[in-house]
Amino acid sequence: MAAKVIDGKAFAATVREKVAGHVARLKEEHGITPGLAVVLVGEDPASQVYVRSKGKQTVEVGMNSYEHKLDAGTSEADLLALIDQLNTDPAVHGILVQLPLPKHLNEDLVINAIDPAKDVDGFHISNVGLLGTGQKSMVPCTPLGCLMMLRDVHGSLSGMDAVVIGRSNIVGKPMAQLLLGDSCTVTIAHSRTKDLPDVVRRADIVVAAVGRPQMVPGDWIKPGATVIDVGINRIDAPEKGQNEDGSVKTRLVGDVDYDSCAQVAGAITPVPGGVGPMTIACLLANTVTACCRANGLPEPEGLTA
Ligand SMILES: Nc1nc(=O)c2c([nH]1)NC[C@@H]1CN(c3ccc(C(=O)N[C@@H](CCC(=O)O)C(=O)O)cc3)C=[N+]21
Repeated sequence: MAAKVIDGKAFAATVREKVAGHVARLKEEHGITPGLAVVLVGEDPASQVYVRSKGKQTVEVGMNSYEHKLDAGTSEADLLALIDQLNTDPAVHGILVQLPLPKHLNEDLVINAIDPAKDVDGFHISNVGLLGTGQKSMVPCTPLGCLMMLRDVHGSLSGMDAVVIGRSNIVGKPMAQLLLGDSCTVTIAHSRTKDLPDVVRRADIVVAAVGRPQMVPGDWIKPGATVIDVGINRIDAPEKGQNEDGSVKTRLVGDVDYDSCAQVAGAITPVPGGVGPMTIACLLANTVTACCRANGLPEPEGLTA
């Protein structure tokens, strides 16, 4: 039996439609336009692509987008001054500082300088603590998108065995918190986990977020399990031939070996077109949520954890 393919691209479009509806209502009924500020330090090409796509989608759902591009040598003091300015700007409801930052900048320090109420990435220590204690917080976009897809596939996740592969602050740890919040039995596995294949074989839900291309083969997957692939890895694809400059063509793959996993899983997210588009949609959702909270309005339904 081939797995059901979870169409993250289509799902993200429905999330954006909901966001657009909330934005329209905020404008009409309250005269408020949600605003998202994105700060990019340096010229990393992949980051530039991501920031551009995000800015475009922000405007498409009717929100204001403020892009701040700083050069790679920007001092910590200058970056902190910009964050301060965005923190106090009433037109800005969400702030995202694109990661990774250049090495001379302290990421923890910079992230924790963001007003937690505007921290649409959910990376501020106070949001991490709120999530960990089951209190209302800003939830990291990628795990939130994964949770939305899992709830869509299963309805209730209560009692399911979930294995998260990867322990990053950005995906693995908050994903585990969200699954726990939905009453899964959660295991966080990582590079030092003993008998990783056997651990993964127990899972009804597998979330792969390790950043290693095609690491999870189909024979680690329990038949019928749901596989969420967070990985976005660019690998050489000599079968596609060469670029005009003679370099080898590449393609995107996830952290799971899609072809073998899709033969065993009950449902699976593809790469591209799975988790990635949901991440950006959830960033927009978080911005609307932040805007509603800032104005003492009810939470937008269906867009929060
Ligand atoms: N503060 C911060 N927050 C982030 O959320 C953040 C970040 N920094 N730094 C970089 C990563 C990366 N990231 C992606 C989001 C969507 C796609 C996405 O939509 N990918 C498409 C494919 C894109 C392609 O074709 O290259 C897909 O999976 O279908 C990819 C990558 C967010 N990040």
